[in-house]
Amino acid sequence: MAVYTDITDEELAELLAEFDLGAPLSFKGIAEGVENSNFLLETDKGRYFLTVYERRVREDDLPFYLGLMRHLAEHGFPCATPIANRAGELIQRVRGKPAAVVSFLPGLSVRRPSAAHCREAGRGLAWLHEAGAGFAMSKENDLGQESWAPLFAGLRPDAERLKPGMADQIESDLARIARDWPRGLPGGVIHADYFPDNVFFQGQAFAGAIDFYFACTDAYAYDIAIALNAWCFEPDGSFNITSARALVAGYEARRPLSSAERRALPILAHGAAMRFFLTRLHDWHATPAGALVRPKDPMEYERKLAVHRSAPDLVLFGEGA
Ligand SMILES: Nc1ncnc2c1ncn2[C@@H]1O[C@H](COP(=O)(O)OP(=O)(O)OP(=O)(O)O)[C@@H](O)[C@H]1O
Ligand SMILES: N[C@@H](CCO)C(=O)O
Repeated sequence: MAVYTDITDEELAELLAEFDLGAPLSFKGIAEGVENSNFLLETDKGRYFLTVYERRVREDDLPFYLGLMRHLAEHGFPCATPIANRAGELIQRVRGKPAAVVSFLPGLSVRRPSAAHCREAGRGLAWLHEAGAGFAMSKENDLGQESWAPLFAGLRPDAERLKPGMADQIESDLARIARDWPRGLPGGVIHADYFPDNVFFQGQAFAGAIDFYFACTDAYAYDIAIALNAWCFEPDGSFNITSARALVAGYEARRPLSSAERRALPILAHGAAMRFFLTRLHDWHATPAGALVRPKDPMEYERKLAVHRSAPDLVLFGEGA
C-alpha cells in the first residue's frame, strides 16, 4: 500500500484553503502504486488527486513533470492535469514534502490486456509523443542506457543472492546492449513507465495516461520497447507476438516508424528489460521486510531479459530477420 504520509483533517483544510476546489466531501488514501502517496479528494466541485512525492521523484524535477502534464492536457492529450493554487503555484508542501493536486482522470486500467487493448495502448503512446513534441523543457533520462552498468556494479551481490551465476549473465547482457545501442533515433518527451497500471481505458478505448514521474527526453522507440515488455508478455513468461504487433500497429496508425526505429526495437526491448530489472533488483533488497509497499519482482524482468537474449529477432515481427 503506497500511502507513506498521513494527512490530518487540519492539514488538509490548510492545503485546501490555498485553492478554490470547494468544500471537501471525502478524502482517502489509495493503496495502489509504489512510488508516491496518493489521495482521492472529493469536493462539492469535483474529484481530484493529491500526490505527495516520496522517494525517487526529485523536487528539482517537479517543474518538468508537472509542466509536461499541463502541456499535454493543453494539447488535447488525456492525462491528469496539475492544478495551481490561488498564488499560481503547482507545487505544494505537505508535512515538509512536495505535493501536487491534479485533476481526476476517469477510466480504468486493465490487469490482463488483450491484443485490442495493446493496439489502443500503442495508439495512446503515439498520441502522447505527438502531444509532447512542442514541450519547451527537456530532461535527461537518469535511468538511460549509460546508467545501467554503474547501477549494476553496486548490485552484483544482490543478483547472486537471487540466483547464483546471474551476475555474469547480466554483465554479458550489459556489454551486448552497450555495443548495439542505437544512437540518433527520433526522440523527444517519452513517458518511460508506460505500464498497464498507468494507462486508463473506457471500455476498450484508450482513455489516458497517468504517472509521468519517469518522463524524460529520449528515443520514442525506446518508449515503445518499454511498453512491449510491459504489455505483451503472458503470465507464463512467453512473448505474445500478436499483442506486440497490435501495439506497434496501433502506434503506427498515428506515427509510422522509420526503418531505423523498427530495426532498433529488439535491442531497445532488451535494454528496456534491463532498466526495469535493475530498479526492481535495487528495490527488492532495499525494501525492509514488513514495509507497507511490496517491491516488484525482479525475476519477472530477469525472465524477459532471457527471452530477448535468446531470441534477438523476436521483436522484429518477422521483418528484416
Ligand atoms: N489523476 C488520477 N486520476 C485517477 N486515478 C488516479 C490518478 N492518479 C493516480 N490514480 C490512481 O492511483 C493509483 C496510484 O497512482 P500512481 O500509479 O501514480 O502511483 P505511484 O505510487 O506513482 O505508482 P507506480 O507504482 O505506478 O509508480 C493508480 O493506480 C490510479 O488508480
Ligand atoms: N513500472 C515500474 C514500477 C515503478 O513505476 C515497474 O514495474 O518496475
